[in-house]
Amino acid sequence: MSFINLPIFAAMLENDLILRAARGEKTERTPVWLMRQAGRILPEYRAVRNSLSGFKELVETPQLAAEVTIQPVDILGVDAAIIFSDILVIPEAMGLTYEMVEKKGPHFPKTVESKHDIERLKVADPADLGYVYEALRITKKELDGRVPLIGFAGAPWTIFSYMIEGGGSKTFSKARRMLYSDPAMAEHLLNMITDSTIAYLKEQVKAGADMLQIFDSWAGVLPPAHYSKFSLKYISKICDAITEVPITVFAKGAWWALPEMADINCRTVGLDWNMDPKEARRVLPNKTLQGNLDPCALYGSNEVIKAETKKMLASFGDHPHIANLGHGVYPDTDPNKVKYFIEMVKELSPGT
Ligand SMILES: Cc1c2[nH]c(c1CCC(=O)O)Cc1[nH]c(c(CCC(=O)O)c1C)Cc1[nH]c(c(CCC(=O)O)c1C)Cc1[nH]c(c(C)c1CCC(=O)O)C2
Repeated sequence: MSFINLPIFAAMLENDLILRAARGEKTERTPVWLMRQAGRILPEYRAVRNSLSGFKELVETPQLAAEVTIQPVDILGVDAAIIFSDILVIPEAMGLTYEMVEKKGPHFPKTVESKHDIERLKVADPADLGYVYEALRITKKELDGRVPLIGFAGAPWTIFSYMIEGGGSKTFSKARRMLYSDPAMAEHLLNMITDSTIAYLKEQVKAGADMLQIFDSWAGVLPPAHYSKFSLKYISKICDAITEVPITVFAKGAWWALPEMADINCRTVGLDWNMDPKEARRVLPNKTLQGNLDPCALYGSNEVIKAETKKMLASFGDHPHIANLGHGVYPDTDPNKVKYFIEMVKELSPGT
């Protein structure tokens, strides 16, 4: 037997900067990746995507999902890969099928309006999401230890919002209304999503995810008290259940919740560009921070990108930091600007 097959060697990574930063350890430079780096901006992604019937076919074809997961590592030089999938595979595995409408986004033909609708749903059987684990296994093998692999899921509140609204919304008033009109029903559904997500994330870790991120994209629509009660509580349950790998919690728009995040069992807290890194460092002394360049900075010239990246890095000081944008990279961003941002983080970060 060759020694290379021993698990300890298989687990070794050439570049583990992001994992060390997530653990709060000192790193020789700040690691960098971008939310939504897989898909969205690369012509190489469009080429794979256009050879198929649509987005869902790509998500459900592990070999191709692995290919587009690795593209940003090869092309952009990021310090981590994030598995190509979507947060909406969880509602689908619970019984609500989604469609991805070209240029419009996700649409659920059936939504949750009543107790009766919830009774027809189930806690997702992790076995129904085998295509995601297969994509993780292939990616892990093909990455061959170059960089860590990030798994992910939506936060229960964000998934709940899609299941009630049936798609994106300006106000999320249907989802928010249920928190007042039938909080017990809302809690029941949030618990089902939470249980589904815990089992799903545990399987992602078994399949090779080195770290996990929870995306609470619609955190910012809730009043603070509701955010604690109907979102953070469930995120906290997920973080308590998963002890195997470091977790990042990204709650877009919920700046008021940063102090409360100190008590959650996650290692890293993601900041959007409205959040002040100095304030976050003060209230979260024991967490690694991720973020938070305004994605629009990448529409600027290289000089602007360099100056903004420098300012952003300085605002995190010597606090453990994973550089990123404050939300996903916008679809019409020039990949060369993304590359330049990544180069600038590598060049300018002093290390912590
Ligand atoms: C809210 C949300 C969704 N999906 C996701 C979130 C949370 C992150 C965030 O707030 O941006 C998460 C997500 N979606 C996708 C990934 C892959 C990995 C990555 O690159 O980060 C991740 C991590 C692929 C995708 N998911 C989607 C695409 C584009 C679809 C296509 O190629 O046709 C990709 C690459 C589609 C999608 N999926 C969703 C929407 C609103 C859309 C429409 C348009 C868009 O946001 O790009 C739901």
